[in-house]
Amino acid sequence: MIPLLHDFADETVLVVGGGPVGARKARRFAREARTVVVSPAFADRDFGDAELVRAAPTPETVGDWVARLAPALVVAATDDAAVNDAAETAAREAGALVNRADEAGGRDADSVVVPATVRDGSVVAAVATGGAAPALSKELRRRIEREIEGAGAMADLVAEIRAEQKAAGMAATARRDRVRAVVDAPEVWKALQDGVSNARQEANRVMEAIDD
Ligand SMILES: C[C@@]1(CC(=O)O)C2=NC(=C\c3[nH]c(c(CCC(=O)O)c3CC(=O)O)Cc3[nH]c(c(CC(=O)O)c3CCC(=O)O)/C=C3\N/C(=C\2)[C@@H](CCC(=O)O)[C@]3(C)CC(=O)O)/[C@H]1CCC(=O)O
Ligand SMILES: NC(=O)c1ccc[n+]([C@@H]2O[C@H](COP(=O)([O-])OP(=O)(O)OC[C@H]3O[C@@H](n4cnc5c(N)ncnc54)[C@H](O)[C@@H]3O)[C@@H](O)[C@H]2O)c1
Repeated sequence: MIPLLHDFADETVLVVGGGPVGARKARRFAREARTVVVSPAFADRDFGDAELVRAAPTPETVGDWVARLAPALVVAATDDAAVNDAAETAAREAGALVNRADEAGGRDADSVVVPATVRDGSVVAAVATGGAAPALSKELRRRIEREIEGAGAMADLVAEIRAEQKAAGMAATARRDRVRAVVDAPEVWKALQDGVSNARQEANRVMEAIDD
């Protein structure tokens, strides 16, 4: 499987099943998409900004929810394999993506796996194990969380530098050398992590050193 990034803004995600797994996926997708969770029970779990609809679709009726909501993605997260099967089939027929919480990774076209994800600003890192060991994905995500601190601020800084250099008409190879030196420089990372406003000055020093 090859990881890709998918923009769910202005899309709908349908989560069928409101247990701990449905809640986790709903919280995740509701940050970006209109997310609807259909389930007979929700306990007092946190579903983020998702809309909760109390219903228990059967294998015969789950397709009606897919038709009504026209989701870009259907998450099958009930503990009833027949309902999950029917949700998967309906999603496929409607041309939507499908995520099965009860299978060790999708093999069919349109199947997607939800990786463990770390974010810092516009930077995102995702870990998956081909469905082999989700607990390992979680552990590695925790380790990467510590590594990635400050990466969002670094991305913002580099974006600013790239825009200026492009506007100034600097050649692509010269821009590449400067940007690589900046992201590699411990003093720039340190300035960003300390929240000090002189990160740009540190970056300028690093870039000037290339010309020497
Ligand atoms: C990464 C993460 C994202 C998320 O879900 O948000 C995620 N699972 C997480 C945690 C986790 N899941 C499970 C445990 C208990 C330990 C264990 O069983 O290993 C733990 C750990 C815990 O809970 O501590 C059990 C489990 N998971 C799946 C099955 C079914 C099966 O294997 O057949 C079963 C057995 C159910 C049973 O036996 O009844 C299936 C999938 N789980 C996936 C993703 C996809 C593959 C990702 C990959 O390739 O690694 C995939 C294929 C489908 C999908 O869900 O997309 C999230 C960590 C979030 C984070 O904290 O960062
Ligand atoms: N992907 C993962 O990380 C992961 C982790 C643990 C378990 N699982 C698998 O995912 C499934 C869901 O996990 P869980 O821990 O949330 O299970 P759970 O049994 O706690 O929750 C299932 C939810 O589905 C709802 N439900 C039952 N019938 C329904 C129907 N007809 N329509 C809509 N909702 C219905 C229930 O009310 C409940 O809220 C499990 O069957 C398990 O195989 C996946």
